[in-house]
Amino acid sequence: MTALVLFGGGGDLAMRMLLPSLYFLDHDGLLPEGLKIIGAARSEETPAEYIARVRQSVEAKARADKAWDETVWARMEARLDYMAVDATSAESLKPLRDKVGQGSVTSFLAVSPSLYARIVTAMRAAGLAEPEDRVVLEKPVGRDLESFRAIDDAVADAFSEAQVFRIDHYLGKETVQNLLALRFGNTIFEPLWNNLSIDHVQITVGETVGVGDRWPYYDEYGALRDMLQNHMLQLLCLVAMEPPSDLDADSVRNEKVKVLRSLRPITHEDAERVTVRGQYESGTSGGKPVPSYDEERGLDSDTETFVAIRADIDNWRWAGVPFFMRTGKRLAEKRTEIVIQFKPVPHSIFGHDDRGDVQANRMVIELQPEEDISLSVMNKRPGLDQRMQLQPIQMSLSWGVGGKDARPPRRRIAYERLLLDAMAGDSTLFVRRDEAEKAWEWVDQVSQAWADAGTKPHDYAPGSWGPDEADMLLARTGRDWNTTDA
Ligand SMILES: NC(=O)C1=CN([C@@H]2O[C@H](COP(=O)(O)OP(=O)(O)OC[C@H]3O[C@@H](n4cnc5c(N)ncnc54)[C@H](OP(=O)(O)O)[C@@H]3O)[C@@H](O)[C@H]2O)C=CC1
Ligand SMILES: O=C1O[C@H](COP(=O)(O)O)[C@@H](O)[C@H](O)[C@H]1O
Repeated sequence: MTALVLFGGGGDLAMRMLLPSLYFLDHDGLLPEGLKIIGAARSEETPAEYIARVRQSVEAKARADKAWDETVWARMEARLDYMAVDATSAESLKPLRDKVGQGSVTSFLAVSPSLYARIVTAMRAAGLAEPEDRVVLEKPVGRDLESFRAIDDAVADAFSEAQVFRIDHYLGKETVQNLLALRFGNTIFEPLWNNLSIDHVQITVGETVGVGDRWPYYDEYGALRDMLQNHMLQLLCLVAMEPPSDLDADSVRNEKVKVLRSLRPITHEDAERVTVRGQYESGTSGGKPVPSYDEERGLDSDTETFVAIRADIDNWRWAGVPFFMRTGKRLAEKRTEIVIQFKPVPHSIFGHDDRGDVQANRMVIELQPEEDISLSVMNKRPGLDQRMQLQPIQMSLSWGVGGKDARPPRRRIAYERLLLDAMAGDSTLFVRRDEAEKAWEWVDQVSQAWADAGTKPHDYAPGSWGPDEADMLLARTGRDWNTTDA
């Protein structure tokens, strides 16, 4: 490996996530010896100006994590370079190819997806798509199945599937990978991981931020395409998939595709019953007044900033177990969690009043703000009461525990894992073409049903958990969204 080229190397993603991730990898001695990191964008700036901007961004992040080290920075600075290019032009890319020299190149496209097809075509013509080279694509690739295929066909003309790394940064999160360890590194959970023991599953990705300046992108996509098509369906797949025979990229991805193929299509008739769209109004968030989405956008818009969906997986393991997903901006909390709600005991020997109630077990896999896995189990309340009293206790299965005196490891940026894997050519945590196609196919039915119905999203107040209709989605089935940690 000779070089990592960051197309869009001066943009938000590169400055906030990719370059700090590379610093942390360098800090831990994980970057390949001699690796060059080249920022490439149209802006005419000198390498020195670019490197100064990178330092500013990296230093702030590293200091916040108490990981700033001048020696590490000196090493990283020596790797860094910048070249002004128009990545859509082969002519413009040829000098970049010369700068890189001999050896393989991993190109990260941190630019608008609308440029992907033209960029990979230019890369091929400029000699940046040789058999040993790789390309990393940020999500969202396309806006629907058709546009995904158009972009991906251009990618496939330049690169073989093994050279393509489609990022879903949720797969780089530690707790998401820990889900695999929990499910397939233990014998105690797997026998319960099915419709005999599990009542339903909830996946929530709540954000407190609004769309803000990102509306030009967001207004075209909305919560369904921005979050559900990718991050949330990936989480669903990891919860629902069968055990792969090993951890090879294709073994894992084959199992995920089977889940996506088993998702029950959402028909026009079903859409109103099993989906909810919302859009935030003006109000207050974190004690401050905030504008509505339409005010941020500057025009009335029907784009949803919230979506909740009931998904059903039609296979033996999951028949009858609904998977409820919800995500939105300007919600009550920045919180990402997966809730596995087990069934209640078939008969309670403790009576049915408040004191003897047996609550069904619940596993909460929390990704944000903390990373933790906890399980609620019923326990006898200590004491000499004549009639036994029960209480739920929370058992933490957190990976960070490691003994009471252990210092928790620094929480890594999800891109650290993914950059390392892409440079090493390991695509286990990346999305294969057929996975992305199946996810778009399922999501396209929903967006088509919404478009045909011509309905508008329901309003919701900032700081809430979305429109009331999202609560009704569960209430209709006698369930409710999780409000506790376990
Ligand atoms: N920001 C984020 O948190 C996230 C971003 N993403 C995705 O990452 C990608 C980048 O997003 P983001 O960083 O926010 O976008 P920005 O608009 O901040 O950055 C885009 C970059 O692309 C460069 N660029 C534009 N056109 C060209 C071109 N023809 N040749 C070379 N460089 C070009 C721009 O620089 P210049 O004008 O100098 O050319 C700029 O550096 C998008 O696909 C986005 O969807 C995904 C998840 C989160
Ligand atoms: O991909 C995206 O993810 C972020 C949320 O990521 P998280 O790691 O902070 O949960 C979201 O804000 C953004 O809209 C979306 O494009």
